[in-house]
Amino acid sequence: MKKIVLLGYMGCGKSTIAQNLSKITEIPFLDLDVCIEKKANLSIKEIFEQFGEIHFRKLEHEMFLELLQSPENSIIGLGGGTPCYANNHLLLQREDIDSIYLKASIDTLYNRLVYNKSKRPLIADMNEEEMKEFIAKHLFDRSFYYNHAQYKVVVDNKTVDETVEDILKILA
Ligand SMILES: Nc1ncnc2c1ncn2[C@@H]1O[C@H](COP(=O)(O)OP(=O)(O)O)[C@@H](O)[C@H]1O
Ligand SMILES: O=C(O)C1=C[C@@H](OP(=O)(O)O)[C@@H](O)[C@H](O)C1
Ligand SMILES: [Mg+2]
Repeated sequence: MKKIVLLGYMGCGKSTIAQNLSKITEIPFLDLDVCIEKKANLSIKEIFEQFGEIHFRKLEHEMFLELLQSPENSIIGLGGGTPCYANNHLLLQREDIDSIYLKASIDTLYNRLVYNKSKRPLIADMNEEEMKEFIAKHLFDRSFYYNHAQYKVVVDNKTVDETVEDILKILA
């Protein structure tokens, strides 16, 4: 059974696009972060605060494997860091997966994240200037891993529906 896996930096739209793609394709959608939160019975923020990032990365890897093991078709929205730890990027190339990198520019990411940072522990306490510099450097570091996706969709200046359309074309 095939899985559609969406990846990319925080704010590129993985959760939003996965949900909308699910409505059109009628393939069930799973958000990796939400699955981790349900299993731990804690928010991502609480997991970071109480157990630290390294523990979160362990839970994230285990949940990614668990979702990939299930026999059903699904659309999986990863967390922004998922491909960058525990060799998760190598899982993106499996034959039973269509992995899609939602590629966004620093400006797009900054504009979307600046008012949506509170639930994202890596950037929650940064001011605007720090955030812009952090996103630029972090995206550069992470691009190596994101580029292991089988497909890439540029999301800048596109509506949710336009991005969903681009993904449907790739999957057709
Ligand atoms: N064209 C667009 N595509 C996707 N998200 C968009 C778009 N325009 C604005 N947004 C907003 O950007 C944010 C993307 O966040 P989210 O879907 O949680 O991304 P991720 O899961 O990649 O961190 C949401 O608040 C969403 O409403
Ligand atoms: O980039 C990251 O390392 C993270 C991204 C988040 O997911 P989103 O990309 O959905 O915000 C979430 O998994 C956690 O806060 C860590
Ligand atoms: Mg998300």
